[in-house]
Amino acid sequence: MRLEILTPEEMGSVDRKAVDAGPLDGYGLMQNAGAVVAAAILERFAEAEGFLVLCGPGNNGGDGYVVARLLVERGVQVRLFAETEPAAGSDAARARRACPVEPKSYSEFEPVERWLVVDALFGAGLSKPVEGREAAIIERVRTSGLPVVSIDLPSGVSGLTGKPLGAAFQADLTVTFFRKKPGHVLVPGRQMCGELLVADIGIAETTLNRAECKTWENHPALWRAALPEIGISAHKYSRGHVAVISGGATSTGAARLAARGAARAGAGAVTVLSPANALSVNAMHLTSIMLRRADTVEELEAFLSDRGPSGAVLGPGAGTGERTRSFARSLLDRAGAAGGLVFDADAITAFRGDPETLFAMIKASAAQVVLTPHEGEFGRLFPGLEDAPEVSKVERTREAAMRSGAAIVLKGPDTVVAAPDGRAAINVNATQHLATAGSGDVLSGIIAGLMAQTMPAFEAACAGIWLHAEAGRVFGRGLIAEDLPEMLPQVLQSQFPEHVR
Ligand SMILES: NC(=O)C1=CN([C@@H]2O[C@H](COP(=O)(O)OP(=O)(O)OC[C@H]3O[C@@H](n4cnc5c(N)ncnc54)[C@H](O)[C@@H]3O)[C@@H](O)[C@H]2O)[C@@H](O)CC1
Ligand SMILES: [K+]
Repeated sequence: MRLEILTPEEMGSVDRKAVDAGPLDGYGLMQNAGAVVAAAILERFAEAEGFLVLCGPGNNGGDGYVVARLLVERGVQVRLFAETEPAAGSDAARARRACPVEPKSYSEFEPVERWLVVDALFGAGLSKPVEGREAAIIERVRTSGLPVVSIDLPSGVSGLTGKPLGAAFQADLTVTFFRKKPGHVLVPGRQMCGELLVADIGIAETTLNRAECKTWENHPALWRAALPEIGISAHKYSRGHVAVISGGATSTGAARLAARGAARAGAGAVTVLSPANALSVNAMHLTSIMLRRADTVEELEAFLSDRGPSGAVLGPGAGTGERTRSFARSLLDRAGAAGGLVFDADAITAFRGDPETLFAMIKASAAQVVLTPHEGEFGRLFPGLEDAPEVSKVERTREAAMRSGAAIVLKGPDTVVAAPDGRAAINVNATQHLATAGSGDVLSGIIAGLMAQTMPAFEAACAGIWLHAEAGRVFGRGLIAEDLPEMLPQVLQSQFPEHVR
């Protein structure tokens, strides 16, 4: 599977390498790009009665001239609109000369019913906000309701961030080349692409140095090999033991959701560590999951020494006070080399005043740590990395992972996972039904459950996000957090048929 995601800059260097290696030059690649776009248009929009092609000044416009020529050669009606001539000597200028349709100016653009708009204004070279005459034409297309096919990216959408830079097209189909760019998978860019087609234009696979790729679309192919397998001689503790720290009597549900997530993700044993005042509440709701009292660090450490869990979840419903901070210190200090820790929710907020202390402890710890913030929690822990119009969620998450020493799961419709070594994955199978109370608690349990079975942090986080989203997607409407762990067996069994060693 082609899961690598390339920034526009990385794609530019692949293009250059492809041209250097031959046999195709830039103009040859442009011919192929135009050809795959024209073919996709004719296949999907066979009923369109004509085509309005909008060409910008760069190579994206060049692709547009090729498409216009190929459509004319098919005998269909084409009108072409361009404002600026491509730079002399460029591939786009050559494509413009070869195109038999004389361009009209943008001001002459008129929507025509049952026609289709081909958007070749800007692609990878978008460098400033789309304003003025280009913004006006985008607005005219929007109000016309005509279908739009965008070449490479919907013009106005940043290929790097997925955010609109000024006005931007909402496409019905986007055809990009060789690999996806972050702007195709991060929101809102993902939705603005409509259907996305990644087309081959004759760039050899060897042009891409796979070892240098650090960003992927999150998919089982990325981590399937690291998924825990259950040996025939397995016993419950050899399958991993996860400890989940519960909050007080009125906030115990979150820990139980995490515990259930860990158990369904395959941990052989799960123990909820509960304050004394919440023991009876927890006891009433737990069956296969064990329960033990832990009000103090001493009680936690006694448990860690006695039972040596291989994973732990701290945060859901835990409170943001000293108990949570001291438990975090203790877990980081005492977890064995194979230990996997997930700090979520309150365990993140508890360190808002002093994130550097947390990061220093994480870096000094033998444990593998995953932090699972949503945007609000992320902002508390990583000042200066908050969301901003020009920055990419991938780069923010990557920077946070390097700063903290933990794998970071920055949650949202386009959850990004990043590791301190720079690897990052963007998740794309989430559903809106996951936006429900307790959903994040289950996620932290799933990730801890996988880590407790010795799955490495980055892979466990990627797998956890994907499985959690898939469970939500398969369940669909009406989902509540309790349903997520119960959907995992179906997702695991259908996606990963069991193989027993
Ligand atoms: N060999 C290659 O590099 C290939 C490139 N291809 C196409 O080339 C595109 C990239 O071409 P370019 O690098 O020329 O970039 P673009 O054509 O995307 O845009 C660059 C041009 O637009 C102008 N511009 C940028 N933002 C603007 C704004 N907001 N308002 C007004 N003008 C703006 C720039 O000054 C420049 O003239 C890709 O998206 C793809 O469609 C394909 O033909 C395949 C091969
Ligand atoms: K475009």
